[in-house]
Amino acid sequence: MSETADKRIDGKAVAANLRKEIAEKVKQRREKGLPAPGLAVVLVGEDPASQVYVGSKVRACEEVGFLSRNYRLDASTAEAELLALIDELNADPEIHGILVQLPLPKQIDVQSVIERINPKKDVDGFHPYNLGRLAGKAPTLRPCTPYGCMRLLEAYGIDPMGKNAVVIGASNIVGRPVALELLMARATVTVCHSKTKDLPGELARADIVIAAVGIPNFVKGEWLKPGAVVIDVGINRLETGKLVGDVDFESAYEKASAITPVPGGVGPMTIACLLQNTLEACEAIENA
Ligand SMILES: Nc1nc2c(c(=O)[nH]1)N[C@@H](CN(C=O)c1ccc(C(=O)N[C@@H](CCC(=O)O)C(=O)O)cc1)CN2
Repeated sequence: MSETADKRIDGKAVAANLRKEIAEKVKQRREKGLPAPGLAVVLVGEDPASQVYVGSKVRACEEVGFLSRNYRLDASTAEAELLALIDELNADPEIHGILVQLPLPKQIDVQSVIERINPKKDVDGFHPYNLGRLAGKAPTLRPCTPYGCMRLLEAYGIDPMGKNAVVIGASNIVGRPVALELLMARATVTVCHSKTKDLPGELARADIVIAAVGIPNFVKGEWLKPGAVVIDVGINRLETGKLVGDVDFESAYEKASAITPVPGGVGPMTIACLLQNTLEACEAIENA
């Protein structure tokens, strides 16, 4: 690995700054007698990774002074029961944001759940209303991981305008919305997926690469254009317990001008952007 300047994009530090700003805004709200923003965190089942993420979200809420309410439902919960809880939370004036941790057990239709959340409280930004606003260049609540990627680029002075950006992965949570974000920032965007014929050929022209494919160490340094900016959204736990991204970090580090590590890259930004969305949802509901 090169011994010159560190090319790592420090998501932990950028997220900590954002959380600090949010905590300050919450303090100012409290001084004015305004209520704390409230987030409901719903976990269905016992998926170990989801338990970790939900725990981090609840701790982050406490740290910035939000109200957080946790709902842990059994893995066998029927869809109707979850929808009834969402109806209750939609009507609850103390709750400004509703987060249902994904993935959900098989008996529950994810889209029905997402669409049941009041779009004004959809702090994950997954509701068709919020995705439509993003597609129309007038974003309201923005999906947290894509928003986190954009804030990382901004924090490091990387402007996507006029750049070739290649997104690997076309999921609803990351690939598609991050492509919309990059397009809004006026990049030329290519979305690659499992049927893409020549991924190395696409990457050879990419100034910015967003990897969200869910395969450990999938993207090799030799595929990258020299000087590319690499944002690794993947979080894969190997059998050894080691956490790695979708990018082979060692080889990519040599080629890239800037790269996010895993852990400590995009992950902490996902949580910080969730807090940002909850604060924005709270303010929008108050001002409606
Ligand atoms: N309702 C949602 N479900 C899921 C989302 C989401 O945005 N909304 N995204 C992912 C998981 N996720 C958030 O929920 C998430 C993943 C990873 C991290 C994170 O901070 N990772 C750390 C490492 C943590 C570890 O040790 O395991 C890092 O990268 O440094 C935060 C949030 C799927 N579900």
